[in-house]
Amino acid sequence: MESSIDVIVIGGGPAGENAAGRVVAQGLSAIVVESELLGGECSYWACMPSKALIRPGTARRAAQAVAGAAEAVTGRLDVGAVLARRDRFAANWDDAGQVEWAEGAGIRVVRGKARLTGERTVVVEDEAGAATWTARHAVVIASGSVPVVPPIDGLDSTRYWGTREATSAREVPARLAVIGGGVAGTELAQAFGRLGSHVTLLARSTLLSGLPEPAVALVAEALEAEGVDVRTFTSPRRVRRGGDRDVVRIELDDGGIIEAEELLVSTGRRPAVTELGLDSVGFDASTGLSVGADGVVDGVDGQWLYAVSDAAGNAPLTHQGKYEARIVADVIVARAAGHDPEPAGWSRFAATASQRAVPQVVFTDPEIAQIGLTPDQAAERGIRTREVTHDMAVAGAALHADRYRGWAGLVVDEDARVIVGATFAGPDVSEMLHAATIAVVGEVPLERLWHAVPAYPTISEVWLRLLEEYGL
Ligand SMILES: Cc1cc2nc3c(=O)[nH]c(=O)nc-3n(C[C@H](O)[C@H](O)[C@H](O)COP(=O)(O)OP(=O)(O)OC[C@H]3O[C@@H](n4cnc5c(N)ncnc54)[C@H](O)[C@@H]3O)c2cc1C
Ligand SMILES: NC(=O)c1ccc[n+]([C@@H]2O[C@H](COP(=O)([O-])OP(=O)(O)OC[C@H]3O[C@@H](n4cnc5c(N)ncnc54)[C@H](O)[C@@H]3O)[C@@H](O)[C@H]2O)c1
Repeated sequence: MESSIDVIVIGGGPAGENAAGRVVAQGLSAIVVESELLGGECSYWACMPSKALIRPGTARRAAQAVAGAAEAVTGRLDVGAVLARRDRFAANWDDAGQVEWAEGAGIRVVRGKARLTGERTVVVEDEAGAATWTARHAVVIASGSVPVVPPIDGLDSTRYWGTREATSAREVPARLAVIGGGVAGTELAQAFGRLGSHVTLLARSTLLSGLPEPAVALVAEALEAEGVDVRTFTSPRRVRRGGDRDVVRIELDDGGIIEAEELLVSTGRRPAVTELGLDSVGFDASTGLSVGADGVVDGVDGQWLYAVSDAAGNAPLTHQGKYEARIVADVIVARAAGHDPEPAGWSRFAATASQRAVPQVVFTDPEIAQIGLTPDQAAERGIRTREVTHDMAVAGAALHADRYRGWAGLVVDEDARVIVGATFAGPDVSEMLHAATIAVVGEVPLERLWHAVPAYPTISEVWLRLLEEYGL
């Protein structure tokens, strides 16, 4: 069977769905090819179920941090109820609702595994056979990412959890060992600890490396205070599972040994591009893709091949992938109408924010919310910065939770006198992030920011303290 369509989107995760939805809303036709569940990793095995596992523990702690409310919240988490709520947020791993949305939006959903076989040509294979599709205007790669498995002796012959198994777990193991102190490992270590596991978290360097040290320290202290055994600068040397109790035994490079009923390996992800037939269009997929600001894959003539989100090697975050998808969709629609839009910075045809204004929340408790450049990243780009920091010692924080502990930092471009980065750490700071995102994206001059008055008494009053600290 052979068919043609305006746009072929490979991968029906959040990025692929958004790319297809936006080109269709502007009059083009599109298929989304999905080999597993429409909605992608985020909906069923990543963002949604992981946050659903975390949230009950955070809500309980929030109540326990306020005298008067604390007395009313004395029990443990109800594991069955937490897992049942998680199941609902993962739509019980059934994508019927997503398919209904897509079809209602005019997107055609094609089940199967997609592979490029030449310019604008994609073959989709499923159990029933193969179909060839030709794209009149564009092919968008939105195939997401896959876990990186570290070369640890014995791991390949050991049964273990990846983030998929952890986020869809049906039981809480008595002991859980976690390899990888990145965002996924740290969030899930705390979630399972609060659900009752005795957790050991192994990080080969610091926890949450790349984020400001005072912010990370607050998270590490909280984990340790609630019983998570955090071991930084520690790597596993050998892993074995066995014995009567089917226990995992992890030998560490410092000579230590850890035993656990379950092992979670969360050591990063890489773009899922090696099985896309990229060689058919002259690409060596092993080196990964790079894209321009308009999402066009570098090195491909004719502006027909685009890539977004995790697959493009950009910041592996759902909101950023969806943003890139919106940009790419508008570029495709403009080109289909015969225009050649200039991907000028901050225009609707350039994913400028992906280069310098990526917001991210680490949903531990306390949370870390970060946007934009760190001082080191700014220095690499030749930006002269000054960092101002402040503890979250404001009335709003003290009212929010007894003994509230938090930290905030701004990275100021000294020449432009605008904020290029910001970090907030503390309980419930994630909702403070968008104010900083607007300040960074809007390049709001400090002198104008001085007039953005934070309401009293909110945690946002730390903005005022930071600007005073800067000298305003
Ligand atoms: C544990 C965990 C928690 C996370 N939490 C957050 C969070 O809180 N917030 C956040 O912003 N990000 C989070 N992320 C990251 C987020 O999940 C990804 O950035 C996001 O899913 C990327 O979306 P995507 O559409 O690019 O890819 P995906 O969601 O991976 O979707 C890609 C889809 O493409 C399909 N596909 C791949 N190849 C083919 C092919 N050849 N043919 C057909 N279909 C194909 C796959 O089956 C998949 O459905 C988390 C990640 C993990 C692992
Ligand atoms: N809240 C969120 O937005 C959220 C939550 C989870 C995941 N994510 C995204 O998903 C992606 C994947 O998450 P992740 O935590 O797996 O990746 P990550 O890149 O954040 O962390 C991976 C960690 O594993 C460590 N590691 C790598 N190889 C190792 C080895 N051989 N031995 C020991 N440690 C090793 C790294 O040093 C790093 O600390 C992230 O990039 C993140 O952007 C986002």
